[in-house]
Amino acid sequence: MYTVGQRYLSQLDPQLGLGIVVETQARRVTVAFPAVDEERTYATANAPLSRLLFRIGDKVRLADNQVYAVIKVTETAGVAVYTVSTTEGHEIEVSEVALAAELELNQPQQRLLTGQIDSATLFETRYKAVQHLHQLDQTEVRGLLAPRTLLLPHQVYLAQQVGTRHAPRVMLADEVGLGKTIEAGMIIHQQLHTHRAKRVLVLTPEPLMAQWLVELRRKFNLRFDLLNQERMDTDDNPFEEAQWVISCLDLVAKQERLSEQMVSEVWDLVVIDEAHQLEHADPVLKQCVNLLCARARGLLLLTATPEQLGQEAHFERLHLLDPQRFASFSDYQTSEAQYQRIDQAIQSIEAGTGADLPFPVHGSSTDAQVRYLLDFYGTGRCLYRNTRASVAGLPARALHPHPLESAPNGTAADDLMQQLYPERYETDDNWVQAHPKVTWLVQFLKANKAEKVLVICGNASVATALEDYLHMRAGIRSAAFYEGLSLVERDRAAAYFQESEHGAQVLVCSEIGSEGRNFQFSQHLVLFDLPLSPDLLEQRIGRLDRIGQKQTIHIHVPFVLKSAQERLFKWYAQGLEVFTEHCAGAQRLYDQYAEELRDYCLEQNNSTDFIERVAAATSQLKASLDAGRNRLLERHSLDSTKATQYIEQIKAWDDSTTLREWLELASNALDLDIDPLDRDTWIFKANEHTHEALIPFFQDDAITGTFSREIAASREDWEFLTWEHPLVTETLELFETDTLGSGALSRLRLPNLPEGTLLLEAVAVVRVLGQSRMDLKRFLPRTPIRLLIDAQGRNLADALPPEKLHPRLENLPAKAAGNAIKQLREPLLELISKTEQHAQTLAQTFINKAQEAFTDHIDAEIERTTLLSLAQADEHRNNELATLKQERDTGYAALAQSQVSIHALRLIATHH
Ligand SMILES: Nc1ncnc2c1ncn2[C@@H]1O[C@H](COP(=O)(O)OP(=O)(O)OP(=O)(O)O)[C@@H](O)[C@H]1O
Repeated sequence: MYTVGQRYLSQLDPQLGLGIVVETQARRVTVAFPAVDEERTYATANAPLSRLLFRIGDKVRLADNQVYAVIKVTETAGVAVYTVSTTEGHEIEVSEVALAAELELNQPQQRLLTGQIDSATLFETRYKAVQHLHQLDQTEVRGLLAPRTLLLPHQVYLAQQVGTRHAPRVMLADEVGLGKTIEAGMIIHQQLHTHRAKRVLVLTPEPLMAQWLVELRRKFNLRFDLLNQERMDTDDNPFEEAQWVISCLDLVAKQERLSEQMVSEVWDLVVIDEAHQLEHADPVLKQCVNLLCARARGLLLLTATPEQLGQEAHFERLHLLDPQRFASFSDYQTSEAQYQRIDQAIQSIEAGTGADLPFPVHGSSTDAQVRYLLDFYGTGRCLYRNTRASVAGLPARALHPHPLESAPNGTAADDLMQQLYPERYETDDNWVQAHPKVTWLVQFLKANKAEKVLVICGNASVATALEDYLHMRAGIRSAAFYEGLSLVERDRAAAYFQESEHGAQVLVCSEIGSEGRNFQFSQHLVLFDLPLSPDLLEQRIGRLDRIGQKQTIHIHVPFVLKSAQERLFKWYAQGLEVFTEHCAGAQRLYDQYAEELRDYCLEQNNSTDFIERVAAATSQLKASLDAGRNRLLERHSLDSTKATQYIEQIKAWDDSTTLREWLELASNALDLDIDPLDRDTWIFKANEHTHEALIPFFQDDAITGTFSREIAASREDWEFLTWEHPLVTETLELFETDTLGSGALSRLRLPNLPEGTLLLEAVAVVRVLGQSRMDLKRFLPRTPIRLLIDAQGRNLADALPPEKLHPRLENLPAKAAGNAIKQLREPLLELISKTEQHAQTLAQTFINKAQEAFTDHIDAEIERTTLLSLAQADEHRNNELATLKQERDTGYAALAQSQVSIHALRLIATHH
């Protein structure tokens, strides 16, 4: 019986919105659809209309857009009256006439009841999607699947440890060339992927901005915004809207307005590359960095040479990370002095001879005790430093000294800089003409035409004069790379050098070429001069000696015989032995011997055994570092067992065929065309039916993607298809946000049940809401609960699992389905309410378990911090404790508020 004022939906055309009966005649009914301003008249006998009735607990939206919860349903002359409660807590009565016409029916219950039926396949795809999300939510390696990187243990371990933290504040100090940029990228990717971070600011030296942009794009599929000089000049506030930004501190610091704008934004994660350079910054810039670091939630400081500018400078960087913990330099030094004792303690615990420890050790197992000690160690969780020694697969280094004869020059005998770098003091470029090093270099290049050679000299004017000569006079294909060039010119020079066939044979760099750049396609490094700082020397060698270098690298050092240059070479080659092997403590030795070294180079002391003494000190320092600090840092920086486990997990995700299966299913459901190139590489294309949410991925027509990590590494123009690729996550999440497949109706031949028996198959999902930064999904992943409820309220899900049930189900034509639903309304309502009760009960078990796991986890953290605060009587630990306890409450409460909702419903009617 249709009555004027009742609300109906068109089963065939839900886009019409919510209709209202405006006229009834003997056999006809007229319905107005205000949302589209249309009226339609139907024959009452078979009108494809479904009545929309709400139930207690449903939310209704009125024409004035207010949304209320229904607390009572009554009826006046065939028209429903809803009693709703307002936000102020008043109860008001509203007639269904007042409901909004633009009604979105998102709940599967409503969709099914109003006859909006999807196919069986869509229903099953929807179920699959949430099963996959369930697996993905709980993996330990979340955010580490998509990066297009080789799986190197030291990187994977570090990234997993840091990337899963809430607002990590860490110094990444792996030795040169071990992949700090990659590690930072992995951490950024994890933080974004798990919604721990939304806004990220990367600050790099200007010359490295473009390289970061490209690495983040190619390896991590992250499109950062490059705030270069031009953007800074043209945008009123370039920082305001941008979510993911690469910028440069020196550029920002040039204008007060910019530093203020940058600092006043809220950043979830700030990354500062080549952080040791902060030491040279002027006070204004330092002030800006201090403010920025204090306000940023997470902070990553990257430096290969943390102590290049001394211990105190290193301490200052640590202070930026954690001002409370690293409050005083003298305390820091005291704790540094403990390393050897702690290392010994760890060794004796591991050897099972745990007696005579110099301090109390907590923890119930060997592992726990070792972890406690590693924590105890001053820089514990906020410093990671992997050494070349602990990373497999790096190239060997070969040293080639090139002693040269030279006429004595008349430079001031007591000026070390003039002795070492006479070219820098020349007033014009004529020195190149008859310079022994230049002559040697030209010969060397001509004799090794097939080799790419990187030449580094400490100074831009020397570099340009030298390159000019090579290029113009000696006819050698060359490029220069120095601070006077614009960024584009620098990139062009680097690209010209990299080009294999017609590229430059030689790239001549000033010192700026020695940091951060990737030149591992070359195997020859010429050190035209030697810097005084060992760390700077290591940075130079690191251009070639880095991950990805497959062959021995050759380090060429030309120097003038019997000069300060030769003596400096000896200091490096025989004293510190840094050319062929990295020496971790070299910078400290330099700090210690700087005076004597100067005198030695200038032949101003009579010490004949200087180099021998330095060599002895070097081996002693190496031994003591090995025994103390470095070994602790190394152990903390890499746990090989865990690294292997993480890598195994990532590989398992890489290798599983489920991604291919999912993509086939999803493409089917969302109308995407797949054209497999081969087993590992597929081409995706959109067509006119493709789901609109996927269209933005197809701006460039088709997408070619490979499932193979190996192929992806060499084909950066192809997408790397993983469970975390945006196209894949979009297909999964679409089933979370869209109603696709949420309601279905099927028939099942089951002769031993009375004809017309009804079963309701349901997928309910438990979800934790809010607190996304805490990433509570680790404890409560989106959890699908499958139910199969019969009229008696029994759950037959286990008796009839999907693999048994689904193949036997038959689809119903849409029209028949609509009619059937109308007739089955009452029993369906019954089934739905029983299903909801079951889902509630089952969900509670998952929620309880999640709360337990969460409390276990955070209690362990609290215990650990308590022990440390007792041991260290450390004020700062108390703050950390308070925060943890607060997190415990917030997290627990958020988990308690988790909700279960019906995600998909299928009504199944049996027949004989
Ligand atoms: N896991 C990886 N897979 C593929 N390439 C990698 C990986 N790790 C590092 N690389 C490559 O190795 C080189 C060194 O990495 P990166 O630039 O991150 O090192 P770094 O430690 O920052 O060096 P530096 O100390 O010179 O700044 C780069 O070319 C990088 O692309």
